[in-house]
Amino acid sequence: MTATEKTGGGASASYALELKGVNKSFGLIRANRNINLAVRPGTIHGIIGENGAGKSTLMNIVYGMHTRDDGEILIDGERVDMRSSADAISHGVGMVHQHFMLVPTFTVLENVMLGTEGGALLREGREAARARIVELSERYNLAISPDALVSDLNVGQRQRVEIIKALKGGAKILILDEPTGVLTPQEAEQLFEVLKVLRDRGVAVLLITHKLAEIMEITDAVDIMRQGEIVGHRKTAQTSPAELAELMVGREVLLEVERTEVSPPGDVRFSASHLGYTSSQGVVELDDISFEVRSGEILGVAGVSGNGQTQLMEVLAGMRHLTAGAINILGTEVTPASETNPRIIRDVGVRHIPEDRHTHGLILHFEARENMILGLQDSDLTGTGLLMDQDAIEANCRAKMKDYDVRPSEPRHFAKNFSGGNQQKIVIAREFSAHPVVLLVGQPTRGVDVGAIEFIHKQLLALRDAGCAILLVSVELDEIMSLSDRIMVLCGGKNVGIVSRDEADRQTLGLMMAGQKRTGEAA
Ligand SMILES: Nc1ncnc2c1ncn2[C@@H]1O[C@H](COP(=O)(O)OP(=O)(O)OP(=O)(O)O)[C@@H](O)[C@H]1O
Repeated sequence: MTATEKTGGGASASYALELKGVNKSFGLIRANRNINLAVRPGTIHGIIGENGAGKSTLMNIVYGMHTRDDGEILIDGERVDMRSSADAISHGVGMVHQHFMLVPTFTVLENVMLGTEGGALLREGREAARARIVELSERYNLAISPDALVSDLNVGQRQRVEIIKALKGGAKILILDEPTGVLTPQEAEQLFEVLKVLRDRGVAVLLITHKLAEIMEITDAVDIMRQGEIVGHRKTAQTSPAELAELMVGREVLLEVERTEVSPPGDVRFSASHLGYTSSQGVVELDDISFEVRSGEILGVAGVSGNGQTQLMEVLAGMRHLTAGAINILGTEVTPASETNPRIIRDVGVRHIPEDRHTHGLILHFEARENMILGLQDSDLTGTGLLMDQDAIEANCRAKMKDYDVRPSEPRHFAKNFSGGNQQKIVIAREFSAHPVVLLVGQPTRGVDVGAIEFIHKQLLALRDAGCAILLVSVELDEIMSLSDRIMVLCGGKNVGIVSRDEADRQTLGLMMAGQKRTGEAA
């Protein structure tokens, strides 16, 4: 294959990036197999695939963070050898990772200069670096000031600082790994506007995402990965979400699960009455929140992220102490005077899928089988003798990995070495199968592929049908709307109102998320 080919209009168009026969294994796991990929300049190119398909590994190879076992990488038709991210940057490749790498107490300028000690930016001095930031910000409509303190920026703005960092060396290829997972829908739209400007200025943008709607909205072409291989390539205009989902997972996928109407929900399993939480810095983060959740119902919590959802989940889970009002969980009353902790809350039958799986859901340097019993060490999962039964712990993990399709099915693999979606499946498997009476669920499908989303949604509805009382926090409005029986909207730490499933449409919820109360609403 030549690096240059004729376009339909007769003009010559080379590929910004080509991969030929790239392979990568981690021990026995073949993460990338014989990958051939070609990306044109001035296009947005999607990479999709089920969890563990090898997307991040492949992009990390292009960015020099992993070394390929064999195969070729060509940039603008030239063979290059990527041995480090410094190599990649020097060849015009930039990458924005899922987890930002910014120092919050530094300004944008200081963050952008960080890591270039001894490099061109420092020699040019602060003023040259400042001018570069202003130039990039203007050229790509990033609207970022070099003197802003990073801690004052919202998540979308912080991501744009990462984009500036990636572009500062003159990147012609920009890789973004699940960039919208942490963004609000509004911030995601702003990011897409930036990506379109980058495309129009000739940058080749590679976008890893699980959200098929994003692929349809923003990309020009898409490659589909499954089990380490590229199993399809499509021009976006010539495909559909259903076809992409099927190519990814190898079977037809229900993009919205069917939900049965259950008889009226049962007894109240947990409730909050005038609940308030003020942080140690004196910031009121939850204010006068009242609601109840019954057996057999899902109460969805909608809101632009950062409006108290995290604090609410953590107060209910016993991770933070409420400072006003009361909670009643399965008859256990929690007030500001109570000595609560997560152990007490778990012991009454509450299970919790935390929003941040890395910080609160897993111990990354523990093995999968150890993570699969976290919080359940005293249960019969660890055997009945005086000492923990290692065979029982391994068998428990193996069984849950099978039920929840965790890949690879290796109980002794460290949690940190699973792909993001498979890490999430470990947390879900542990908590869902621990017979929850009450379930607190935060962002259950963040970073999870469409097949697994279908599975998780079905499981959530099955638990609800079996009588579990579920509180579901998600930034995905579609997820909230398709699963919840009632929806509570939070804005500025306040309960703006609770609407039934039938009353909930995007417009009503959108207005409520902006703080508009519904008339005559009794929360
Ligand atoms: N450092 C590592 N050591 C061992 N195995 C690894 C390592 N990094 C990735 N893997 C394995 O390689 C495979 C591909 O992982 P990768 O993170 O590339 O998948 P992905 O497609 O990005 O998944 P997700 O959508 O869940 O993020 C997985 O089986 C994963 O467990």
